[in-house]
Amino acid sequence: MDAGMFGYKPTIWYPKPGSKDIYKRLQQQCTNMQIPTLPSTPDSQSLRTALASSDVVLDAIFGFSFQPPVRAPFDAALPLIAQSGLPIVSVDIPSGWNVEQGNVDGVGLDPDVLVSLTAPKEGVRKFAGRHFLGGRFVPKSMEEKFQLNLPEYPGFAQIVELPRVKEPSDAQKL
Ligand SMILES: NC(=O)C1=CN([C@@H]2O[C@H](COP(=O)(O)OP(=O)(O)OC[C@H]3O[C@@H](n4cnc5c(N)ncnc54)[C@H](O)[C@@H]3O)[C@@H](O)[C@H]2O)[C@@H](O)CC1
Repeated sequence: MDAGMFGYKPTIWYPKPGSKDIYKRLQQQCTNMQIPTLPSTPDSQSLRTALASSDVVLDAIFGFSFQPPVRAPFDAALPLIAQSGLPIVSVDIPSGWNVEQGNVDGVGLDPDVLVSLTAPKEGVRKFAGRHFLGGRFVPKSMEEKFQLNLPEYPGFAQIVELPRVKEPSDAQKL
């Protein structure tokens, strides 16, 4: 939704609409902001067509509860997105990655940019792309309790870029 407000022209691929009220309300907000949702087609054709006229993919398909194997329609979608050659920005955890162990199943996307929320997850320690953190809302007490060792946010910023991992052995020390 924010992407639409900041002047981008996002298109949503949302093949399995959630039945909970919150998902319906979020989708209604997108409709109100004239952000189109692609029609759901069995063969992911609408996704294929949209990828051909897009500049970047914002990946928010699977979250930290993802478990393989990848079922339809996402089993076809992940390779389509990967093969599109478009830059990928993943939200919180790249889709298909195990939250603790990373892309151990080999089915995950390989994003250029990751935007972790609250705190980076264990499984992305070796993520070597650009890595941002958005979690300025985390209270100090929680940070200390879980020894999160969070970075400082500059000024009024809601996100901060984390140092890049240069070598596989140089795992993120957060
Ligand atoms: N759930 C949450 O509290 C949060 C989710 N966030 C992000 O929001 C996005 C969606 O997260 P969710 O937690 O809703 O994601 P889930 O992984 O729970 O589910 C997303 C969709 O994928 C389907 N799905 C799950 N596992 C599948 C499998 N193995 N094969 C095929 N389909 C499968 C589900 O039925 C659902 O339609 C992710 O980018 C995630 O990182 C973050 O913004 C942080 C908070």
